[in-house]
Formats: sequence, structure tokens, C-alpha cells
Amino acid sequence: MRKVRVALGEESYDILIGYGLEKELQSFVQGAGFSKQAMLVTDSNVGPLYGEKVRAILEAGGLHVTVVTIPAGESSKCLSVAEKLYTRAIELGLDRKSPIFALGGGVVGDLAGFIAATYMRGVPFVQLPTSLLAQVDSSVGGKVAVNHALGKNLIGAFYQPKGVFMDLSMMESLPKREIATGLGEIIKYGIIYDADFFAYLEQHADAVLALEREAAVHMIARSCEIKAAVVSKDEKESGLRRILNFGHTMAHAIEKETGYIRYNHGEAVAIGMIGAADISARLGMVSADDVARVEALVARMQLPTKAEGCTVDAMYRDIFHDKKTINGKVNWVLMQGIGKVTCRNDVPEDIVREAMAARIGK
Ligand SMILES: NC(=O)c1ccc[n+]([C@@H]2O[C@H](COP(=O)([O-])OP(=O)(O)OC[C@H]3O[C@@H](n4cnc5c(N)ncnc54)[C@H](O)[C@@H]3O)[C@@H](O)[C@H]2O)c1
Ligand SMILES: O=C(O)C(=O)C[C@@H](O)[C@H](O)[C@H](O)COP(=O)(O)O
Ligand SMILES: [Zn+2]
Repeated sequence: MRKVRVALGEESYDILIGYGLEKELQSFVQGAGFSKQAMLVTDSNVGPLYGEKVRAILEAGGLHVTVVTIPAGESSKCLSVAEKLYTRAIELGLDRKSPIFALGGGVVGDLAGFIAATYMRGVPFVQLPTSLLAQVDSSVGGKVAVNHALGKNLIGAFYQPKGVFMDLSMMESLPKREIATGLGEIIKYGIIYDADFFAYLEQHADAVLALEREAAVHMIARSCEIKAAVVSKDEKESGLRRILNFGHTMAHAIEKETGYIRYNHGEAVAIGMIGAADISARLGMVSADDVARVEALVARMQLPTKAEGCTVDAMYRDIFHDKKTINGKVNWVLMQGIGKVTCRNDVPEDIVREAMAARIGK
């Protein structure tokens, strides 16, 4: 079992990473001081596989748990599904100390976290991530949100979980495409923070794709360490935390333009990272070799390098809804090499449009 601490003063919490964490989860619940009545949010894929098992663990810890299942997929990350969850929470009589558990991928985590942040102005929240992407990224750091028709994650909050428990054995049922999706965000950590980690992924691609135990534990723990280090220094994204958004400016435009359906989030991030690397090269900040390494690793991890179904005009318009856009200026996270990024808000429109055009296609 590996433990990573997210150091945030009184809001600090641990991320537990292992194969089977029943005892740890049960004893955490026993000592947490929660009210008895609890809600476990899951989705229509994960619930039938693991909902009952997790409910039993939590009940052995003294809770009375109601499992609430939402339809799987990004379209559930919206205000109308949130509304249904508020209704369930009220009907169940959840009080201010009633915990909400998120069992699932990033959609369940972001949505259940948003409910926990807002129901009665905030109730305890625990992340039980089951997808690779959720384990390495969305369950850590407290960004919770729902989408709006005009843009991704536009309605949300910073709201930290009380704990994160990831049982890697649950990934046995994860479809192959979702492994690649998680790898999109994992590659990001190498680019923004750790050149050695990037090289590790290049050198161990087969083991990583197969989620072999040693490789899986290493890449998940290293990703969580990097995210925890960044979030601990800048919880509310006033500066440093922006680096975790590398690739996301274009990614969110791609997701919106393709109706949040055609590309998974991690796939869009993969394409967006190549786009950001390309902009960096066009500005003379990195070599063509570095861009080629990014593109090659993305392709090696079975991720797309281009997006279909988008236009440059639409993508260009969308980036002004990016949360890093301030006073009409887009703050781009750009590469200075593998392992180092910086923010720039002076990227000329023609360079952005050229880089976008290069990412559109098959
Ligand atoms: N809050 C953050 O910091 C943050 C970070 C990254 C991504 N996100 C958000 O996370 C979402 C994407 O998360 P995701 O990729 O996990 O998508 P997801 O939640 O839709 O899960 C992907 C698919 O895998 C299924 N699944 C999950 N675990 C499974 C398992 N163990 N076995 C079988 N099937 C399983 C789900 O039912 C779903 O069909 C996006 O909305 C993205 O914006 C948030
Ligand atoms: O935790 C962060 O900070 C991130 O930016 C992580 C991203 O991978 C994630 O997709 C996040 O939800 C994007 O945030 P947003 O503020 O651009 O919506
Ligand atoms: Zn992301």
C-alpha cells in the first residue's frame, strides 16, 4: 500500500493506493465522526460491479448507506442530474455531517463532489476513484464541477475530499480505451514536472498499457505525488496550479465542439498537449524534437493526435471561456522543454490558429 499526503493545513488528507483497501476504508469511516446516514454516488457501469461490495464495507464501518446510480458518461455531469441528487439527499435526510462517497470515474467524482460542496453549504466528501484518470487526477486536489452548454466545468468549486481510497484491483474491469484516457493525464505530469517520469513512460509503455502491478503502482503514485505537491502550494489556482491545465485550453474546446461525446477527456487532453507543444515550438520555446517526443508518446499510448469534427473558428472562439482567460487574454500553459512549463498570455492569434489547424483531421 502507498500513501500520498495532500498537505493543506486543516484540509489535509491522505491518498491511499493499493489492491483491496477494505480494512483501511472501514477504519477511516469508523474514526471520521460522520453522521450515520450516507449517500454513495456511482454510475450505471461501476455500480453493478462494485456498489454492493463498497456499501458493505462502509456499513461495516457503522454507516447506513444508500447507493444512488447516475447514467454513465460525461452527459451526467450537468445541473439537471445534480438537481436529482440534491433531491435524493434531502429525501434521505442527509445532515451536515452526512458523508457523500463518489465511487466511479471523474464524472462521478466531479459531480458528487459538487453536490457535497453545495448541499447544506458543504458536507463531508470521500473519493473512491475507479478509473485510471480518476485515480491519477480528478480524485485529487478538490476541483469539483458540472459542465454548461457553453463550456466545460464552468459551474464548480474548490472543495477538498476528506480522503481518497483507490483500489487498483477495480481496474480489471476498465475498458482499454479508458486506460489510454488516463494515460493522457499521466503523460501531462511528465511534461509539466518530471522529465524522468516522461522517459519512464517512454521506456515502459507496454507494462504501463497492460497496467502491470509495478508499473501501475509507480505511475499512479508518482502522478498523485506531483498533483499533491502542486495543489499543496496553490490550492485555488492563483498561479502554479495552472500547470495542471497543460493541454486543456484546446482540449476543452475540442470536448465542447464534439458534444462531450466523441472524445473522452483524456483523449482531448492528449490532442491539446500536442497543440500546446506545437505553439511552444512556433514561439521558439522548445525544439521540434521535444514536440515529436510528445506526439510519439501520445500515439504510443494509443491516444489520438488529431480531432475530427472541430473547426478552427469554433475552437478559437471557445478558448475565451477558458478559466485561465483573464480580461480577454488567454493564459496558455506552454513548454520550455520536457519537464518544465510556463504561462504566457501573449500568444499571437495566427500562431494559435495555425496550431489548431494542425490538430484537426484524422
Ligand atoms: N476534478 C479534476 O481535477 C479533474 C481532473 C481530470 C478530469 N476531470 C474530469 O473527469 C471526467 C473524466 O473522468 P473519467 O475519464 O474517469 O470518465 P468517466 O467517469 O466517464 O469514466 C469513464 C468510463 O469508465 C467507466 N468506469 C470507470 N471505472 C470503471 C471500472 N473500474 N470498471 C469498468 N468501468 C469503469 C465509467 O462508467 C465510464 O463509462 C471529465 O469530466 C473530466 O473533466 C476532472
Ligand atoms: O486539478 C487541476 O487543477 C487541473 O487542471 C486538472 C485537470 O486535469 C482537470 O481536467 C481539471 O478539471 C480542469 O480544470 P478547469 O479549471 O480547466 O476546468
Ligand atoms: Zn484534465
